[in-house]
Amino acid sequence: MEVIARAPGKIILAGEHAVVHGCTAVASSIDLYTSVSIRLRSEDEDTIKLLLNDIGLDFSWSIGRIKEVLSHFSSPFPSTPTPCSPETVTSLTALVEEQRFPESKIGLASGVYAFLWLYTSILGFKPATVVVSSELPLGAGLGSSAAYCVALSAALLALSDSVGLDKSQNGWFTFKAEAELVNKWAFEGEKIIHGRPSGVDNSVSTFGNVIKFKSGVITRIDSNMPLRMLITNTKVGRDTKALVANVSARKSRHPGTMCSVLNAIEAISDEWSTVIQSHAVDDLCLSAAEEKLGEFMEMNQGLLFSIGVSHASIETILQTTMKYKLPSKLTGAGGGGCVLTLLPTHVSGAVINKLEEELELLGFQCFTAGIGGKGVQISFDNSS
Ligand SMILES: Nc1ncnc2c1ncn2[C@@H]1O[C@H](COP(=O)(O)OP(=O)(O)O)[C@@H](O)[C@H]1O
Ligand SMILES: C[C@@](O)(CCOP(=O)(O)O)CC(=O)O
Ligand SMILES: [Mg+2]
Repeated sequence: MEVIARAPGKIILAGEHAVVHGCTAVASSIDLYTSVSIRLRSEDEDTIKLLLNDIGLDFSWSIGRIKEVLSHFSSPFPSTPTPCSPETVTSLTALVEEQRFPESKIGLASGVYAFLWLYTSILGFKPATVVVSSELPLGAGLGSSAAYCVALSAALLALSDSVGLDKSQNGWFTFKAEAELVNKWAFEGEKIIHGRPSGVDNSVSTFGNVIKFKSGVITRIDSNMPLRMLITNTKVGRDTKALVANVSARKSRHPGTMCSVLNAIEAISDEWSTVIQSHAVDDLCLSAAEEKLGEFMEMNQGLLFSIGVSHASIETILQTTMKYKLPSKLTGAGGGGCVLTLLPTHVSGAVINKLEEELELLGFQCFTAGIGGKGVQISFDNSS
């Protein structure tokens, strides 16, 4: 039997970085998914295989070798999400290095450590083949790391027999109360990849919808406001862990100033959630609400610039969308990655096409995505 989990990526509408320091963020799931399939193998096959399709890397560890390295593990502990200690990360580094991890892809190694930690903690040493593939660009601010950890945790927990699943829709099941368990394990994985995650990305990937998030508290935002965003990928690679660490370093150097900026970002997140919740469906009201959101995006972007997470490529996109009077902000950690542009309902398809064409001529990649769908889901393939 094969278990497949799919978890959505996300956009942060307001509050990235500030959320790491205890301020509010508003985020939404998007309908681009990371999928993890796990097929258990017979005990005599004696290996755990990991196929990372998006980065073209395959790994195969003998169970004996994993047991040797993680010798302190006696049995899995699926119902107790536990952090991976720095000593264990060091042991996991050895397991990855001996598979000749290419130097050019070394920045991706933390995802493999997260895999090994989640797998052995939740399932123990059962032989299996695990395949990961994603519709999300990796390392671009759309939460690929969280979707990866959520899908992995969900598939592993579904196999660990410690969860209940709710009825299926088109063959997909959702978690019952154990969605919280999936979320907590995914957070432990995110810690290995991000260093100091806020938890917003794994929460929105687990639970879906539009959420407000502050210090681990998740509030679902029910909104009937139609939200359209153009997502433009700068294609400039960056690493969330390094950007988050840079912001913390700036905060240590200038605590007073940085606290003021982070509080200003929080005020924007709070206003965002008020506007999208209180919106009533008549046209005048909708364009007034869209105008407010546009201004919040411009202010949020200015503040993100001031904490050092913009990038020349992001600024080029902002200048281009400004010519069309369309407000934009970076989303996720910044430093490259993706930019959101609000597409108010009155803007015509012809204008959007022209903007996309201009951005693509500059070498960027534009796309749209459905906003606010379901969180993580599970399906089963009994064909083999
Ligand atoms: N599909 C995937 N396959 C392998 N590793 C992945 C995948 N998705 C995410 N990762 C891991 O997450 C890291 C990117 O996370 P991050 O820098 O937080 O960017 P983002 O979450 O915005 O995409 C990658 O370097 C890799 O370690
Ligand atoms: C910068 C931050 O707020 C969001 C990071 O998102 P992403 O990994 O760039 O998709 C960090 C966090 O909330 O953990
Ligand atoms: Mg991430």
